[in-house]
Amino acid sequence: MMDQAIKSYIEQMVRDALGQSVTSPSARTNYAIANWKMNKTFSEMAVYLQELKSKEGVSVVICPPSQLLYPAGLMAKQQGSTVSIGAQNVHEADKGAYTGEVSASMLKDIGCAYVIIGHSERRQYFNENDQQVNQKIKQAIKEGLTPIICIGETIEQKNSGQTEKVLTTQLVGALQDIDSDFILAYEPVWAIGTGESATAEQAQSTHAYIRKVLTALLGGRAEGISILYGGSVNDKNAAEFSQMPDIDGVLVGGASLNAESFEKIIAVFAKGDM
Ligand SMILES: O=C(CO)COP(=O)(O)O
Repeated sequence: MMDQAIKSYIEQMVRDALGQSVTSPSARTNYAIANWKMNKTFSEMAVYLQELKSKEGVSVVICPPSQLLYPAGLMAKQQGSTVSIGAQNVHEADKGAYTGEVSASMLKDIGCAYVIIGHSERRQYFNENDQQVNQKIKQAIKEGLTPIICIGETIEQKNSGQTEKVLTTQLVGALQDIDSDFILAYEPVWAIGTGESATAEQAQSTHAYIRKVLTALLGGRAEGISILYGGSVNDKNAAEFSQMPDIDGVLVGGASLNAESFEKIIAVFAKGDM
């Protein structure tokens, strides 16, 4: 538990930061990240990677299930693709007796560059808490992986006006003693897999709030952090999100499983193509 005095101090910093305008979208990297979750076989992955064309001006990351991490990386390399590979989870320990788990150094060893940490499905089904998320981020950074840190509120939290409080708590918990770069993904739990995405305006206003919290926590470094939106993004609504100054890309579940759909989403976030 966070000390109450520290919490009040941070809350004051957030309030102070709310007065500042801090956005500078052109300086940040745009990302289109595919979270395949527990989907796709080896042959499905091979067909997909053959079909998928990446674009200049946007960093594309595919996060397949763990058995496909190595072959997907190999295949992308053989094809001369600029697509990077990311894992969907990592364990917080260096190594040891943790049956079924994978460490950050193992992910690095097989060519992963990114790792999703703190996805709401991990928090919900595997009881991951902010402290574990923080430890996983530290492990990832130690091994040179870029963490894709997920935060988001549930429908109950949203309806009871808790969104900002929940996001602030998740950010403060996740970012304790983190001084390396990361990617942040705002994924409202109520929008994941429901077909009901946040509107682009809703997402923009939450992203602007998140950036102000990041500014309070990290100072000017917050300017360079890419904040992605996730939750029922598809090839129809992606363009609206891309117009928003604080939305620097998307983390896509369902619509990323089809190479053609994901390619359309990638194109939307390619800087210079908009
Ligand atoms: O959880 C998500 C990405 O991490 C979003 O999933 P959907 O795009 O299927 O809503």
